[in-house]
Amino acid sequence: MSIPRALTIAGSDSGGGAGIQADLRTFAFHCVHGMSALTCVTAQNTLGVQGVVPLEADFVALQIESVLGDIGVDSVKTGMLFDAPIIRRVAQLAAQLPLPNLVVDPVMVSRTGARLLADEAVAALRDSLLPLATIVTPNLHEARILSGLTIETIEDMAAAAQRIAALGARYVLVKGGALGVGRGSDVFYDGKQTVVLATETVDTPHTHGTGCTLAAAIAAQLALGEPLPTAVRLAKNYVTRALHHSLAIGGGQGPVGHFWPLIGAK
Ligand SMILES: Nc1ncnc2c1ncn2[C@@H]1O[C@H](COP(=O)(O)OP(=O)(O)O)[C@@H](O)[C@H]1O
Ligand SMILES: Cc1ncc(COP(=O)(O)OP(=O)(O)O)c(N)n1
Repeated sequence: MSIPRALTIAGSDSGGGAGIQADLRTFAFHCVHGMSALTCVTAQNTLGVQGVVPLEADFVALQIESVLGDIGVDSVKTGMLFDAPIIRRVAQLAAQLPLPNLVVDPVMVSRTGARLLADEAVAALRDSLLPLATIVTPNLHEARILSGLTIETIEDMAAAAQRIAALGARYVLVKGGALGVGRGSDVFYDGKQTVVLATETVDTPHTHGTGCTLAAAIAAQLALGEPLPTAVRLAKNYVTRALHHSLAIGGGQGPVGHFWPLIGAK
Protein backbone atom coordinates (compact mmCIF):
# COMPACT_ATOMS: atom_id res chain seq x y z
CA MET A 1 0.00 0.00 0.00
CA SER A 2 1.36 3.45 -0.80
CA ILE A 3 0.59 6.39 1.45
CA PRO A 4 1.22 10.16 1.33
CA ARG A 5 4.17 11.23 3.50
CA ALA A 6 4.60 14.36 5.62
CA LEU A 7 7.55 15.53 7.70
CA THR A 8 7.41 17.78 10.75
CA ILE A 9 10.52 19.72 11.76
CA ALA A 10 9.61 20.82 15.27
CA GLY A 11 10.15 20.57 19.01
CA SER A 12 8.89 17.94 21.44
CA ASP A 13 6.16 18.90 23.94
CA SER A 14 6.44 16.48 26.86
CA GLY A 15 2.79 17.20 27.73
CA GLY A 16 1.73 15.91 24.31
CA GLY A 17 -0.43 18.89 23.35
CA ALA A 18 1.68 20.75 20.79
CA GLY A 19 4.92 20.26 18.84
CA ILE A 20 5.76 16.99 17.13
CA GLN A 21 3.27 15.09 19.27
CA ALA A 22 0.37 17.18 17.92
CA ASP A 23 1.77 17.10 14.39
CA LEU A 24 2.20 13.33 14.22
CA ARG A 25 -1.28 12.75 15.67
CA THR A 26 -2.73 15.16 13.10
CA PHE A 27 -0.93 13.39 10.25
CA ALA A 28 -2.19 10.03 11.52
CA PHE A 29 -5.81 11.22 11.64
CA HIS A 30 -5.46 12.26 8.00
CA CYS A 31 -4.09 8.82 7.01
CA VAL A 32 -0.75 10.40 6.15
CA HIS A 33 2.53 8.75 7.15
CA GLY A 34 4.22 11.12 9.61
CA MET A 35 7.97 11.59 10.01
CA SER A 36 9.78 13.91 12.41
CA ALA A 37 13.02 15.85 12.63
CA LEU A 38 13.33 16.99 16.23
CA THR A 39 14.77 20.49 16.81
CA CYS A 40 14.57 20.64 20.60
CA VAL A 41 13.07 19.00 23.64
CA THR A 42 10.82 20.99 25.93
CA ALA A 43 9.78 20.11 29.46
CA GLN A 44 6.20 21.34 29.18
CA ASN A 45 2.74 20.74 30.58
CA THR A 46 -0.63 22.49 30.54
CA LEU A 47 0.69 25.14 32.93
CA GLY A 48 3.73 26.26 30.94
CA VAL A 49 7.21 25.48 29.66
CA GLN A 50 9.71 24.53 32.36
CA GLY A 51 12.78 24.04 30.15
CA VAL A 52 14.15 23.78 26.60
CA VAL A 53 17.17 21.85 25.31
CA PRO A 54 17.99 22.41 21.61
CA LEU A 55 19.66 19.87 19.35
CA GLU A 56 22.69 20.68 17.19
CA ALA A 57 21.69 22.23 13.84
CA ASP A 58 23.71 19.59 11.96
CA PHE A 59 21.84 16.81 13.73
CA VAL A 60 18.50 18.39 12.79
CA ALA A 61 19.74 18.39 9.20
CA LEU A 62 20.86 14.75 9.46
CA GLN A 63 17.36 13.67 10.51
CA ILE A 64 15.87 15.47 7.49
CA GLU A 65 18.43 14.01 5.11
CA SER A 66 17.88 10.51 6.54
CA VAL A 67 14.16 10.43 5.87
CA LEU A 68 14.27 12.29 2.57
CA GLY A 69 17.12 10.17 1.24
CA ASP A 70 15.18 6.95 1.82
CA ILE A 71 11.44 7.44 2.34
CA GLY A 72 10.82 10.71 0.50
CA VAL A 73 8.23 13.32 1.40
CA ASP A 74 5.14 15.00 -0.09
CA SER A 75 4.87 17.93 2.33
CA VAL A 76 6.86 19.48 5.17
CA LYS A 77 5.79 21.49 8.21
CA THR A 78 8.12 23.52 10.41
CA GLY A 79 7.19 24.44 13.98
CA MET A 80 9.40 25.40 16.92
CA LEU A 81 12.86 25.89 15.37
CA PHE A 82 14.15 27.69 18.46
CA ASP A 83 17.45 29.25 17.32
CA ALA A 84 19.15 30.92 14.35
CA PRO A 85 21.62 28.09 13.54
CA ILE A 86 18.75 25.58 13.25
CA ILE A 87 16.68 27.96 11.10
CA ARG A 88 19.58 28.71 8.76
CA ARG A 89 20.41 24.99 8.38
CA VAL A 90 16.78 24.07 7.64
CA ALA A 91 16.57 26.93 5.11
CA GLN A 92 19.80 25.75 3.48
CA LEU A 93 18.32 22.26 3.06
CA ALA A 94 15.00 23.67 1.85
CA ALA A 95 16.85 25.55 -0.87
CA GLN A 96 18.96 22.52 -1.87
CA LEU A 97 16.65 19.52 -1.74
CA PRO A 98 13.97 21.08 -2.01
CA LEU A 99 11.38 20.54 0.77
CA PRO A 100 8.05 20.34 -1.14
CA ASN A 101 4.82 22.04 0.03
CA LEU A 102 6.61 23.83 2.87
CA VAL A 103 4.24 25.00 5.63
CA VAL A 104 6.04 27.36 8.02
CA ASP A 105 4.40 27.93 11.42
CA PRO A 106 6.65 30.74 12.74
CA VAL A 107 6.40 29.65 16.39
CA MET A 108 7.74 32.39 18.68
CA VAL A 109 5.91 32.33 22.04
CA SER A 110 3.61 29.78 23.68
CA ARG A 111 0.15 30.79 24.81
CA THR A 112 1.40 30.52 28.38
CA GLY A 113 4.01 33.21 27.58
CA ALA A 114 7.18 31.11 27.24
CA ARG A 115 9.67 32.17 24.56
CA LEU A 116 9.99 29.42 21.97
CA LEU A 117 12.28 31.37 19.58
CA ALA A 118 15.45 33.23 20.50
CA ASP A 119 15.21 37.00 19.85
CA GLU A 120 18.10 36.97 17.41
CA ALA A 121 16.46 34.14 15.44
CA VAL A 122 13.55 36.26 14.18
CA ALA A 123 15.72 37.82 11.47
CA ALA A 124 16.92 34.38 10.32
CA LEU A 125 13.33 33.16 10.12
CA ARG A 126 12.23 36.25 8.18
CA ASP A 127 15.17 36.43 5.80
CA SER A 128 16.16 32.80 5.16
CA LEU A 129 13.10 30.57 5.67
CA LEU A 130 10.00 32.66 4.84
CA PRO A 131 11.06 33.26 1.21
CA LEU A 132 11.04 29.47 0.72
CA ALA A 133 7.64 28.87 2.32
CA THR A 134 4.61 27.74 0.36
CA ILE A 135 2.51 29.14 3.21
CA VAL A 136 3.34 30.86 6.50
CA THR A 137 0.82 30.74 9.37
CA PRO A 138 1.55 33.44 11.99
CA ASN A 139 -0.73 34.05 14.97
CA LEU A 140 -1.47 37.67 15.90
CA HIS A 141 1.68 38.08 17.99
CA GLU A 142 3.90 36.61 15.27
CA ALA A 143 2.15 38.65 12.56
CA ARG A 144 2.82 41.85 14.53
CA ILE A 145 6.52 41.02 14.73
CA LEU A 146 6.86 39.93 11.09
CA SER A 147 4.84 42.84 9.64
CA GLY A 148 5.79 45.58 12.10
CA LEU A 149 2.10 46.57 12.21
CA THR A 150 -0.29 46.99 15.10
CA ILE A 151 -3.02 44.36 14.71
CA GLU A 152 -6.38 44.66 16.46
CA THR A 153 -8.96 44.01 13.74
CA ILE A 154 -9.63 41.81 10.71
CA GLU A 155 -8.61 44.76 8.49
CA ASP A 156 -5.29 44.97 10.34
CA MET A 157 -4.82 41.21 9.83
CA ALA A 158 -5.37 41.66 6.08
CA ALA A 159 -2.78 44.46 5.93
CA ALA A 160 -0.30 42.34 7.89
CA ALA A 161 -0.87 39.34 5.60
CA GLN A 162 0.07 41.45 2.59
CA ARG A 163 3.20 42.81 4.30
CA ILE A 164 4.27 39.29 5.27
CA ALA A 165 3.67 37.98 1.73
CA ALA A 166 6.11 40.64 0.55
CA LEU A 167 8.79 38.82 2.59
CA GLY A 168 8.51 35.99 0.06
CA ALA A 169 5.98 33.37 1.21
CA ARG A 170 3.59 32.30 -1.57
CA TYR A 171 0.49 32.27 0.71
CA VAL A 172 -0.13 33.75 4.17
CA LEU A 173 -2.66 32.75 6.83
CA VAL A 174 -2.89 35.17 9.77
CA LYS A 175 -4.60 33.28 12.60
CA GLY A 176 -7.11 34.98 14.86
CA GLY A 177 -7.14 32.74 17.91
CA ALA A 178 -6.09 35.73 20.06
CA LEU A 179 -8.61 38.20 18.60
CA GLY A 180 -10.70 40.00 21.20
CA VAL A 181 -13.86 39.85 19.09
CA GLY A 182 -14.35 37.11 16.48
CA ARG A 183 -11.84 34.65 17.92
CA GLY A 184 -11.58 31.89 15.33
CA SER A 185 -11.53 34.21 12.31
CA ASP A 186 -8.39 33.92 10.20
CA VAL A 187 -7.26 35.93 7.17
CA PHE A 188 -5.95 34.09 4.11
CA TYR A 189 -3.96 35.94 1.43
CA ASP A 190 -3.10 34.29 -1.89
CA GLY A 191 -0.98 37.09 -3.31
CA LYS A 192 -3.97 38.76 -4.95
CA GLN A 193 -6.85 38.90 -2.50
CA THR A 194 -7.56 38.42 1.17
CA VAL A 195 -10.35 36.13 2.33
CA VAL A 196 -11.69 35.90 5.88
CA LEU A 197 -12.08 32.32 7.07
CA ALA A 198 -14.57 32.59 9.91
CA THR A 199 -15.87 29.88 12.18
CA GLU A 200 -17.77 30.01 15.42
CA THR A 201 -15.75 30.89 18.53
CA VAL A 202 -15.40 27.71 20.55
CA ASP A 203 -15.85 28.55 24.21
CA THR A 204 -13.07 26.55 25.84
CA PRO A 205 -9.90 27.39 27.81
CA HIS A 206 -8.29 24.21 26.41
CA THR A 207 -6.71 25.55 23.23
CA HIS A 208 -3.15 24.27 23.60
CA GLY A 209 -1.74 23.13 20.27
CA THR A 210 -4.22 24.87 17.95
CA GLY A 211 -1.51 26.48 15.83
CA CYS A 212 0.56 23.30 15.48
CA THR A 213 -2.53 21.29 14.64
CA LEU A 214 -3.72 23.75 11.98
CA ALA A 215 -0.33 23.87 10.23
CA ALA A 216 0.09 20.08 10.42
CA ALA A 217 -3.41 19.59 8.99
CA ILE A 218 -2.56 21.93 6.10
CA ALA A 219 0.59 19.89 5.45
CA ALA A 220 -1.43 16.66 5.61
CA GLN A 221 -3.97 17.94 3.09
CA LEU A 222 -1.18 19.09 0.76
CA ALA A 223 0.40 15.62 1.01
CA LEU A 224 -2.99 14.17 0.07
CA GLY A 225 -2.92 16.33 -3.06
CA GLU A 226 -5.41 19.07 -2.19
CA PRO A 227 -4.74 22.51 -3.72
CA LEU A 228 -3.55 24.98 -1.12
CA PRO A 229 -6.75 27.06 -0.59
CA THR A 230 -8.78 23.85 -0.15
CA ALA A 231 -6.12 22.44 2.18
CA VAL A 232 -6.42 25.53 4.40
CA ARG A 233 -10.22 25.33 4.58
CA LEU A 234 -10.19 21.60 5.41
CA ALA A 235 -7.46 22.12 8.01
CA LYS A 236 -9.42 24.90 9.68
CA ASN A 237 -12.43 22.61 9.89
CA TYR A 238 -10.23 19.92 11.49
CA VAL A 239 -8.93 22.29 14.18
CA THR A 240 -12.38 23.75 14.92
CA ARG A 241 -13.72 20.27 15.54
CA ALA A 242 -10.67 19.42 17.63
CA LEU A 243 -11.45 22.52 19.74
CA HIS A 244 -15.01 21.26 20.25
CA HIS A 245 -13.46 18.05 21.63
CA SER A 246 -10.66 19.71 23.62
CA LEU A 247 -9.31 17.86 26.65
CA ALA A 248 -9.69 19.10 30.22
CA ILE A 249 -6.48 17.49 31.48
CA GLY A 250 -3.86 19.03 33.78
CA GLY A 251 -4.24 22.16 35.86
CA GLY A 252 -3.94 24.69 33.03
CA GLN A 253 -4.75 24.91 29.31
CA GLY A 254 -5.44 21.42 28.04
CA PRO A 255 -4.86 20.37 24.43
CA VAL A 256 -7.27 20.17 21.53
CA GLY A 257 -8.78 16.74 20.87
CA HIS A 258 -7.28 15.29 17.72
CA PHE A 259 -9.37 12.14 18.15
CA TRP A 260 -12.70 13.66 17.08
CA PRO A 261 -12.98 11.60 13.86
CA LEU A 262 -13.12 8.48 16.09
CA ILE A 263 -15.70 9.74 18.55
CA GLY A 264 -18.15 11.46 16.22
CA ALA A 265 -17.92 14.97 14.80
CA LYS A 266 -20.01 17.83 16.07
N1 LIG B 1 -11.59 29.67 20.73
C1 LIG B 1 -11.47 29.42 19.42
N2 LIG B 1 -12.57 29.18 18.65
C2 LIG B 1 -12.46 28.92 17.34
N3 LIG B 1 -11.27 28.86 16.70
C3 LIG B 1 -10.15 29.11 17.40
C4 LIG B 1 -10.18 29.41 18.79
N4 LIG B 1 -8.90 29.58 19.22
C5 LIG B 1 -8.11 29.40 18.15
N5 LIG B 1 -8.85 29.13 17.05
C6 LIG B 1 -8.36 28.81 15.72
O1 LIG B 1 -7.26 27.93 15.87
C7 LIG B 1 -6.29 28.16 14.86
C8 LIG B 1 -4.95 28.49 15.50
O2 LIG B 1 -4.95 29.87 15.85
P1 LIG B 1 -4.16 30.50 17.07
O3 LIG B 1 -4.70 29.91 18.32
O4 LIG B 1 -4.25 31.98 16.89
O5 LIG B 1 -2.70 29.96 16.79
P2 LIG B 1 -1.46 29.69 17.78
O6 LIG B 1 -1.77 28.42 18.51
O7 LIG B 1 -0.31 29.59 16.85
O8 LIG B 1 -1.40 30.87 18.71
C9 LIG B 1 -6.87 29.30 14.00
O9 LIG B 1 -7.58 28.74 12.92
C10 LIG B 1 -7.80 30.02 14.97
O10 LIG B 1 -8.81 30.75 14.32
C1 LIG C 1 7.30 22.16 21.33
C2 LIG C 1 6.28 23.21 21.07
N1 LIG C 1 6.07 23.64 19.82
C3 LIG C 1 5.15 24.60 19.56
C4 LIG C 1 4.42 25.15 20.60
C5 LIG C 1 3.41 26.21 20.32
O1 LIG C 1 2.24 25.57 20.03
P1 LIG C 1 0.91 26.24 19.45
O2 LIG C 1 0.17 25.24 18.66
O3 LIG C 1 1.24 27.51 18.79
O4 LIG C 1 0.06 26.38 20.72
P2 LIG C 1 0.10 27.23 22.02
O5 LIG C 1 1.45 27.27 22.63
O6 LIG C 1 -0.42 28.57 21.56
O7 LIG C 1 -0.84 26.47 22.85
C6 LIG C 1 4.65 24.68 21.89
N2 LIG C 1 3.96 25.16 22.93
N3 LIG C 1 5.59 23.72 22.11
